[in-house]
Amino acid sequence: MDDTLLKYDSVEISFDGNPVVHDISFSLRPGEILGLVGESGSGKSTLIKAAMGLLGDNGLVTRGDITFKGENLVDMPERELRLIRGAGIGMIFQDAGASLCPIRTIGSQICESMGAHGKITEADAKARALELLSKLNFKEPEQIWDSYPFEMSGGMNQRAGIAISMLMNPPVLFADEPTSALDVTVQRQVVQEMLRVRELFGTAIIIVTHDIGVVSAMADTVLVLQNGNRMEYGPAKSVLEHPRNEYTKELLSAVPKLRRS
Ligand SMILES: Nc1ncnc2c1ncn2[C@@H]1O[C@H](COP(=O)(O)OP(=O)(O)OP(=O)(O)O)[C@@H](O)[C@H]1O
Repeated sequence: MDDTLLKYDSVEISFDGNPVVHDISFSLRPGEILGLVGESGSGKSTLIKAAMGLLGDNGLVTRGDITFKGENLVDMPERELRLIRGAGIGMIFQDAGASLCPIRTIGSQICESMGAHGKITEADAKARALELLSKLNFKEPEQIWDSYPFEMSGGMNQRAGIAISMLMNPPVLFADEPTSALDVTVQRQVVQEMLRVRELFGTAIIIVTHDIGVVSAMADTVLVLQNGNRMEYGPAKSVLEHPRNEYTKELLSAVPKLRRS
């Protein structure tokens, strides 16, 4: 049986009529972690935004299909996409601190985001959130619940952001540069947390990153983009250890390799 969750089939994406992503195909199975790598401007964010209908007014999928559980996301009405964002495909960004509201506690933001997807009492939301936070190895979930984002470190905000995006238990998580703003030790914690999410919930993850170390620590498959073109796509081990083209070799040599822990 085909268990593909998310599939890009010959996708072209254009801004103001100019294609910037060309003929990209890949697929994602439950629990798979795909590393999306490439230099700045290669189209990584554009590729994932396209699935969420977040390309903005001037951006459009001009060829191909993007399907989630067999449903085509291209041209899906906004009200249907809204149901998929969050509950079907969760998202975390580079700077979770910036996407959290600075003057409201984590708890109240959790209540709001859970309320947006269905009726749930504050007590139920809190119980679910605290359970999730402890599963994700937060030492003091109650304290996180009561904290304002500015009271927590960047790493803690990022970890809380990942937890919040998992409250709806989406089968797919998009992580756009989730470790880029963090220092190395905290990066490791965030990587560990994403691996734990996969282990606990079988979540499939697309991680967009410049950091080959993060890719080698996490990814099962790797897609290398250059100028919106697919340069390489395959199992992480073969792409990282036996890159087939010069671009990938250069990309790999630019960053020291981390071992899988
Ligand atoms: N809203 C937009 N309007 C016009 N062009 C855009 C828009 N967003 C992205 N682009 C263009 O699309 C191309 C891909 O950009 P994108 O942000 O997806 O790259 P990226 O690989 O994610 O880069 P980075 O690593 O810097 O985030 C770039 O040429 C960029 O200038």
